[in-house]
Amino acid sequence: MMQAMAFFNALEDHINKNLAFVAYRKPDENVIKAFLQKDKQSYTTTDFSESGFVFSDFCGTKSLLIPEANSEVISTEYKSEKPATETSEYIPEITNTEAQKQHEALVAKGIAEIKSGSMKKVVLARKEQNPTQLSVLSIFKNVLENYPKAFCYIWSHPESGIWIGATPETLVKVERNRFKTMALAGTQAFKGTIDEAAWTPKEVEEQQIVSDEIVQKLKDFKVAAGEINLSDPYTVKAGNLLHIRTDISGVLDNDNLSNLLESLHPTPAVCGFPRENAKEFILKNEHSDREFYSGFLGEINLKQEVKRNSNRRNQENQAYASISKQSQIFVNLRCMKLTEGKAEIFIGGGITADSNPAAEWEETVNKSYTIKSVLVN
Ligand SMILES: C=C(O[C@@H]1C=C(C(=O)O)C=C[C@H]1O)C(=O)O
Repeated sequence: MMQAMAFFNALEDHINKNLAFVAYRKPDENVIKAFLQKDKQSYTTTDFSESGFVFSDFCGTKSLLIPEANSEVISTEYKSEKPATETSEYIPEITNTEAQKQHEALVAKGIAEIKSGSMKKVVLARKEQNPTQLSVLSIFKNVLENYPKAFCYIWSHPESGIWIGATPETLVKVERNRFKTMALAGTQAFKGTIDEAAWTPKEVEEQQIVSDEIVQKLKDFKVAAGEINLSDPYTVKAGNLLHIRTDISGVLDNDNLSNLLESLHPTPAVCGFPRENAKEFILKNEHSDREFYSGFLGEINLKQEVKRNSNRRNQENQAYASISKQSQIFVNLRCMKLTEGKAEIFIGGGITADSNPAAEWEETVNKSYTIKSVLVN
């Protein structure tokens, strides 16, 4: 473990040398870890068999990789520098800009397509440009500060540019032969209560589509060996937003990570249902290229020491510690791409037959707040 100052200096040095790196902190953890690539080569993966950190686009055409074997791996303990700034206040921004008209027209087109019967749900996104005076590392520090429960990251690579995000959504976690995933959908602004939050039938249906389809895809691809376990849907908080979540887990039939990712990505939480029709609609009608937004990112095939018993009094149990491979991959949401003085924020929301274009616009505005707050101070 390094001192925080040395850790951030090492990231700065990599930015200046235009060398690829990723730094991240997992949900509810206090260690920030980084893979600093040592050479200028651009690595990609097609079969997800390497060990390292992967960064994949929405389309599934590019999976950049920072291989563990070609990196220096460093970590530091995160210590908060200021009191938590997460606010529960939300002030809706009802404006009538071109962006709003454009997004509402896109949503209306999506609703019409759904009503014509070719799909049940489609997730439609937009991009927003925001100026920022902060350095990328200051923005990353703000993200770490504001989102202790999210997967917070900064990814810098000559082929993708710099991306920063704080995502609430796990695509999949694999440990030995067990996997865990989640169905996350439905959005409302947090107004002080989590447990008593009420959901409309539209939001419940939207999330149910995600949950059903994840289970179906796991079965279609025959990646689950037996029964797939589902929790009851429950409300979770992410920044100033609430979502509905179902936890899904099971045992894998084999250790083919590529197959598992193909079965899951893109889920109807970021694409729609049926997948192919929704994807086609998105690629044809959205006004900007999603690039790596709503793609996925995370550790693949990292060796992990598994302790059978963490009871310190039971020292002899340490002898049973064993090594296993672990992958932990997140959906790239609540993220931005950074270029000189400018942050491009990507935000989307799920559309069903019952959606209302104005309410969908407002939902993207709510989501933009969760990430925009890190661009100042
Ligand atoms: C697409 C996004 O979020 C996804 C869509 C949600 C929704 O439609 O309500 C909720 C959570 C995420 O699964 C985004 O944040 O851009």
